[in-house]
Amino acid sequence: MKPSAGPGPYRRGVRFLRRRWPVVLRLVLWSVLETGQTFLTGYALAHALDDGFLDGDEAVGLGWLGAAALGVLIAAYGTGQVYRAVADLVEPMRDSLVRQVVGRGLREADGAAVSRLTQQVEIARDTFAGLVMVSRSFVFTAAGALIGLFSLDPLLLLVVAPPLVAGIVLFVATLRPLARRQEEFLVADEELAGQLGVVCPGLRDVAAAGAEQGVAEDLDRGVASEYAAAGALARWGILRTVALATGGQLPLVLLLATGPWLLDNGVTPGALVGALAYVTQALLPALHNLVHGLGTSGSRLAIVLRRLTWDPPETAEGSQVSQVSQVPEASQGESPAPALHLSSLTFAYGPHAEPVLNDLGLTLARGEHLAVVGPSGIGKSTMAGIVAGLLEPDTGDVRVDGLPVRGAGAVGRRVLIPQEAYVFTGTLRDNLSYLRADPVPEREMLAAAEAIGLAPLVERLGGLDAEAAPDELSAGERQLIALTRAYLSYAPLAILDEATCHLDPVAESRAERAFAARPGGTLVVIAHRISSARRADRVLVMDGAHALCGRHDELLARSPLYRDLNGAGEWGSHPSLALRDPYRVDPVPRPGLPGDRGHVVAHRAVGQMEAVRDLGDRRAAGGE
Ligand SMILES: Nc1ncnc2c1ncn2[C@@H]1O[C@H](COP(=O)(O)OP(=O)(O)OP(=O)(O)O)[C@@H](O)[C@H]1O
Repeated sequence: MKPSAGPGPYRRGVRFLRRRWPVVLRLVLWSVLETGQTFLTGYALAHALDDGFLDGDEAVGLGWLGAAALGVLIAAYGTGQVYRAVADLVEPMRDSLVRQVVGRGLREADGAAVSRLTQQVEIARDTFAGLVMVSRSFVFTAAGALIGLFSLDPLLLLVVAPPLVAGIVLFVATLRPLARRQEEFLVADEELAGQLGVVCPGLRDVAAAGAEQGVAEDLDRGVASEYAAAGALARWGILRTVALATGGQLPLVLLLATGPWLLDNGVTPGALVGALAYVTQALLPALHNLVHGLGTSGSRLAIVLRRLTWDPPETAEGSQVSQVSQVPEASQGESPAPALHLSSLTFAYGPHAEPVLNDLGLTLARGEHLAVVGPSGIGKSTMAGIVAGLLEPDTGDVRVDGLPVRGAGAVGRRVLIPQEAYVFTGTLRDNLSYLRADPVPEREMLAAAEAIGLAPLVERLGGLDAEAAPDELSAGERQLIALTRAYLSYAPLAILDEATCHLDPVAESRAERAFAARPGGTLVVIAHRISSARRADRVLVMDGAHALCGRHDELLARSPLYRDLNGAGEWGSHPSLALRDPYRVDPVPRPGLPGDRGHVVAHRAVGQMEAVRDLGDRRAAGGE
């Protein structure tokens, strides 16, 4: 987010106050009463003692105390007027901020942003009012106390003023660095809250996709940076406590320590008690309020004002003021960015591990259908995890609709359906609408079920409001539910990571074709059967030494592995091989790896066993 070219909040604030000088003057005049009351706090007490109680004249003593009490009453009236003046100062500021915010919201047609920003305006208004009260109170209280000390005896001022000034100087010196630390802390806090806002509602999916570790690592990073920011803030906060102790408590200690010397030098006992009253009743609380009020609220106000008065970012990416819309824009209209762009992706499962992906580049247009094929263990699921943003590549970039896949902008733009379909105990309706924040019309749900091939199960269970008990469903039925749920989501990019492996070839074909036909929908299928590849617009053949991307017939001509796989019908296990840019055919020498043909043959056996097991599953469930 970039600031607009206008002046910063401090300069705007000064300009704002200058334009409202009559109100400021009224505020000052009413605040003078506060000075008078503070002055009387010590002065009346000193004279009540010296001229009254210590002199044996209780009436005079009580008279001075009465004068002090009267001062309190008058000051209370003044405080009431001060609040009015503060309101006259603060409300125009609020109105002006609301005008800006609503104007911006109307320009961007973002109602949510208006609501959020007007809440921030309220925070700004309250904080500003608090700041005016606290700083004004400190100035007039300190003036009253210092004048009072001087009137009682200049020696008292000599003891109190130096530590007070030192404390104020130290406090002022901490203002800027502390404001910076506070802003860093707030940013870290917001980033963590943003991460949690994305992760928490999606916990079921995180568990379903087995992405707990990656998500936890991400959150750990967010927690660590907030922890570091909080530590830095706390360290600077110590200086603030030192400032308070120097300016507020040290004068008290000095008054007590120098008490005998002061009395020997002509300070009366009443004046000493009056000075103690000034320090404990006036200066210390006023300084305390200033340090805590101006210190914390001042930085908060500066941050809120900066945000409120900044112009919104030019691009959708990284926007802090507008939330990601529920229906990603890309699904609603044309965007020049490709649906998926991978550039120079490299990924290894550890610093010393062989890379699973190596310099992979690929671009998918909107609506394109890609099948990813290759032997087991070659990195297909790893690639799916990276494309879905669950894994972070060591180098390279993944963009969905032109947005970084792990950024907030890409949330809701892709959906990953893993092999282990996740179905939770609840109604079918709950399960199917899980990825939609808006209510899904029944007709749409039934149409999706029909398209994917879930309709017979819906019927058998007794409709959308029937309970889906995960352990009473076959693996294939669970996959159909997960597929229909993803189909109903607004995500334009669907990634099927062997998500149809428990379906028979006909059911698999139906589900894949339904996804491929979604308007504006882009499909990446980690293929379980070669028939998936035949249906795709393009096929990425991952085999480490020769990774190729092309149309089915092109690959048949160019890739021996692809020809073998076409003969096999199922995949099997394969040693880990590096993946290269699919548009280049650069061999990556890997000593000691078995030849491609050997393991492809081994795969056929494993694949056949899996097919038999699937059939058993379906028969047991009575599905076929
Ligand atoms: N969490 C992990 N930690 C370490 N290594 C991993 C991890 N997950 C996968 N691997 C390794 O990375 C390589 C690629 O695994 P991946 O699951 O991406 O392959 P695949 O092509 O999808 O295999 P399959 O077809 O059997 O699902 C394999 O060698 C695997 O052992």
